[in-house]
Amino acid sequence: MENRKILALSWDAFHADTRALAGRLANRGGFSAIAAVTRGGLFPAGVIARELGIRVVDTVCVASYHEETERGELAVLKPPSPELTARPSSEVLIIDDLVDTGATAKLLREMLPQAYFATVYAKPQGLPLVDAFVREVAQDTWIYFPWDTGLSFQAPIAKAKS
Ligand SMILES: O=P(O)(O)OC[C@H]1O[C@H](OP(=O)(O)OP(=O)(O)O)[C@H](O)[C@@H]1O
Ligand code: HPA
Ligand SMILES: [Mg+2]
Repeated sequence: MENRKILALSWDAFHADTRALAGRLANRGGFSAIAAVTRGGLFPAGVIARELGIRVVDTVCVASYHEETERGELAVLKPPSPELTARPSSEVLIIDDLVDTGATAKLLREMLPQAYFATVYAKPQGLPLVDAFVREVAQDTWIYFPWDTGLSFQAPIAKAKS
């Protein structure tokens, strides 16, 4: 954790990356509904729904309980709705912001085994669990998403080092 690098994303960068993902998903085609994985997946899901002209957007609500030093159990607070599970699974697109260890993706795969799983960002450990992503990020890098951050003063690098 000590040497963890940081990737801080602006709204513009996130929007451009999400649009690039939407372009790939448009090439595949055939999706009629989205399952957004809360909460991070809500942000790219809105952009992708807009780009692909999809109006059926469901949520799968997942919470992970953070211990002091590491992440704890994952809990499903709301499973996919019947309107979603009634569809042919090849038409269902699961969207999350990121796959990291793959724990969340594995849980989603168990719930919707045949659905297409896409994330905007992917770290190597979780990468085999997704069908599509746009940007690979190193495992030792922590991504700061724009909805979790704000503008703040940054000390000059030389001063921060002293
Ligand atoms: O591959 P993993 O190791 O499971 O990590 C990826 C998950 O972690 C984050 O969600 P988080 O549980 O932090 O909650 P949030 O979406 O509500 O921010 C992110 O949005 C992914 O869903
Ligand atoms: O790199 C990350 N950034 C934000 N949330 C996360 N949840 C797992 N990995 C990450
Ligand atoms: Mg999440």
